[in-house]
Amino acid sequence: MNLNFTKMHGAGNDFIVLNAMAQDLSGLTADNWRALADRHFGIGADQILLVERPTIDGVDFKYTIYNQDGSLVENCGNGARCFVKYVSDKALTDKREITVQIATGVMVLTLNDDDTVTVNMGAPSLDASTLPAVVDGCAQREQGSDTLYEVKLSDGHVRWLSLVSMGNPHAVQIVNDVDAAPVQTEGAELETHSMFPRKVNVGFMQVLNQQHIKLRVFERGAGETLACGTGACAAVVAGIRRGELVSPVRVSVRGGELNIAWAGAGQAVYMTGPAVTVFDGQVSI
Ligand SMILES: N[C@@H](CCC[C@H](N)C(=O)O)C(=O)O
Repeated sequence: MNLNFTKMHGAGNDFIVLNAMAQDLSGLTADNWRALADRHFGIGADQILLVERPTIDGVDFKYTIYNQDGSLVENCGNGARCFVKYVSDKALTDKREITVQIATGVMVLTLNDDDTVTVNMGAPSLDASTLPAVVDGCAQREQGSDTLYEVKLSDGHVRWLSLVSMGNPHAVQIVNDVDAAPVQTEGAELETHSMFPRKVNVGFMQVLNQQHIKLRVFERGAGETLACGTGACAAVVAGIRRGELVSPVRVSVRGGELNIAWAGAGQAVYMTGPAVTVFDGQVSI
């Protein structure tokens, strides 16, 4: 079977985008997603994005996301920016603002005149149970309006985590020097920690000033990526709640820059950043 695909990236977080409205992808399985995403034997990508017909009236498209390891996920912020560029470039719509059905609701995406994309990511959930996270018996402390949860690592060190759901789960900690942070080892340990029954995306944020952070994220199902859009939103939400940040916040990630704005509890998070097409191709699976 031949598949038409487009390789894209958002600040270095890279994607294989497949139009499921123009080709039949219904028989594909987690093994196929893993094979396509494989960086040695496949096309290579952090996530695979499907452009589908919506099942909700009045919504423009449906967006389904798979991680590199084949797992189905609820949300992907950098992917959302690439999604709107894809449907616009492929003339699947002439709207500059589109609505997209995702696993947790409907997202509004806007293609800006300067070719960046702004995504209304919806309001974060700050209730640990929604991630889900098992926090019974776990030490807690308050910082600003945030609750930090203590987690013990296998080497005996302790970390204090902010827990934020952007539809997908994030555990965020503040570090002094993000370039020196043990993102690979600690990220992998926390991703699969028993506190997180459905695993977690692990963010390491260095506060440069109240409106600028550096961020690295060890993503659930993909390892460390050059950028994580939902991770950037979660980090900024956590930083504002802790009293360390003021909206809007510039987020420097290894693959570029994102801008995140959040007006506080109950409000939607807005993410603005780039979306880039790398090439179109056909692959046989
Ligand atoms: N790269 C993403 C997040 C993709 C999903 C994540 N790995 C998860 O498992 O929740 C982004 O830009 O938000």
